[in-house]
Amino acid sequence: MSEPTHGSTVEQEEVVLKDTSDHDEIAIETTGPDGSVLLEVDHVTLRFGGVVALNDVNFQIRRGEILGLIGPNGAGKTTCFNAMTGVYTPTEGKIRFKGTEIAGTKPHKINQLGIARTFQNIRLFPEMSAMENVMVGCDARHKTSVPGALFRIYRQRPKEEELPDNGIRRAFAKVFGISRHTLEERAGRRRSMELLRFVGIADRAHELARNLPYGYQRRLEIARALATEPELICLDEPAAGFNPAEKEDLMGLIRRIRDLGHTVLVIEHDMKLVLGVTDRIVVLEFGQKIAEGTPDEVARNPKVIAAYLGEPDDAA
Ligand SMILES: Nc1ncnc2c1ncn2[C@@H]1O[C@H](COP(=O)(O)OP(=O)(O)OP(=O)(O)O)[C@@H](O)[C@H]1O
Repeated sequence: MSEPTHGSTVEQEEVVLKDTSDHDEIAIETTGPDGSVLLEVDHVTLRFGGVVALNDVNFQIRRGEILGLIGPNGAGKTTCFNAMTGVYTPTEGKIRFKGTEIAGTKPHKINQLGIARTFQNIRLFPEMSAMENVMVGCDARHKTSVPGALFRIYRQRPKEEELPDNGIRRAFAKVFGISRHTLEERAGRRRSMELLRFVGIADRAHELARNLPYGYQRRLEIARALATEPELICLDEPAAGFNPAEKEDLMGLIRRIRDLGHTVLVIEHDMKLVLGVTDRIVVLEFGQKIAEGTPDEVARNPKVIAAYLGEPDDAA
């Protein structure tokens, strides 16, 4: 993809610093009731040559929950994310999303089905503005094909508020309609700004991603993932590099993401954050699930304590 330079494709818009909206425009519709199974990791084993990164792992993600995936370094958390998002195909076992087998499906198809992710190492389009980065996510949802967009093939009757102000263009749009591509692009722009507001970085919407402070870049990655309207969003170490105040803010943001209708899966090393924000936690160690339960249950589980603190030395 060619990377447009700053402000080349996006009109400058009024930036609203204060978040006063109720986010109706970015809430999503879910495909089932809270608590129903959204994703199933069913006896998944994944080997890299001799390394068993995941060993017969089983768990479910339920709609409307914030699920934590934790474990010591090398436990298999990222591999599990990668298997769920199409980067790796499990050696054995199945992964079902909304009841459909997705193991081995290409990442962009999985995204279209409704799973989005952020990365441990931020991956933005550095030469695009924050707004353009989010619009890329919105574009993934558009129905219009490239020829349809080029030749403005599909025209729709616009709503009153979508009509241009200019008299002649307004009259033309009333008679001939407005191309679906134009309407989708405008909606994408509105939605992108709303998402930037939602994650708290609308004040720098038109700055190049590479010039944004680290905390803004992390939030921008989340906004871009949300733009694809995923029913499941997977956050890979979202608090990495954050100070305590930023971590506190992030916990609020994760809860608000869930309140929009998304189900959230989060990998995170910071135990205070994980225990404070999740509804349930799955714990991996050496590629195996060693515990699953509420934050309280997991924090009291002797296997989990041993995994994090090391086994007590019986011989001593
Ligand atoms: N592409 C790969 N090729 C070979 N081995 C790999 C590959 N990816 C991961 N592994 C190995 O699989 C195991 C699990 O790694 P993984 O990155 O999933 O752990 P993790 O729990 O995410 O760790 P961390 O918290 O350090 O990110 C490790 O032993 C790792 O070295």
